[in-house]
Amino acid sequence: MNRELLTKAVAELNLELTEQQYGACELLLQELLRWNKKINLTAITGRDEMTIKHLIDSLHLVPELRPGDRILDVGSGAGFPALVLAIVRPDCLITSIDAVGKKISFQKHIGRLLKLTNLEPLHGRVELLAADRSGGFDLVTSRAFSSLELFVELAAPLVSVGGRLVSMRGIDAEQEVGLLKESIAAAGLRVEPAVNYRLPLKMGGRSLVIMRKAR
Ligand SMILES: C[S@@+](CC[C@H](N)C(=O)[O-])C[C@H]1O[C@@H](n2cnc3c(N)ncnc32)[C@H](O)[C@@H]1O
Repeated sequence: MNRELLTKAVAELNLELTEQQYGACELLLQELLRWNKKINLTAITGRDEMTIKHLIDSLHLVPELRPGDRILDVGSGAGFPALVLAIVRPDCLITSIDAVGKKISFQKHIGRLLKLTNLEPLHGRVELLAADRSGGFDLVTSRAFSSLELFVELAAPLVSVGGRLVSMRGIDAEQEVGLLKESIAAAGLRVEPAVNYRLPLKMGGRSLVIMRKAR
């Protein structure tokens, strides 16, 4: 982990991390690399790139979280953003779901190792959650999961009225949102101003597409 890059990003986001939380982030990346030698979890393995694309990118979601929020990360993969959120926001309950068992095994391993009692990793398809967790989350997020259209379709039933969907996307997301205005409204969602940001070391622009469930 590149501590200097992480510390700078934390300050820019007006966040505060304890030494224990920095240590947990470091251990997370070390374990990801260790597991990655046996099972393919991520294509991103460089020190700076992992720090930026896994940790710093995930941290951009933190300002959107409210105390006590129940969060769902859909298609969480090796645990981004879910694991980072669970480390830095012990006051929130973080559920993550992924269809691939080995990815969830990794998340469970990290949960045990770092004693993340606020983390609930689930193995399965998100479509199955609608039956018993409908309206059960204050914020549903995803990164690199699917088209915005599919995310809206699958995630809207899972968020509570007044809660938000936050899709972590590339910088060109505005166009996608424009094309989907009608389906977004039909799902009972209202689009809120997006949060646009640039990752360090020219690693690209990103956008948080935010939609609030009005009914
Ligand atoms: C490209 S990965 C992104 C992982 C992680 N969010 C990240 O940004 O590093 C997409 C993940 O979505 C999962 N996935 C795809 N369709 C799914 C579904 N219907 N339910 C649950 N997980 C799904 C895949 O198994 C995969 O791990």
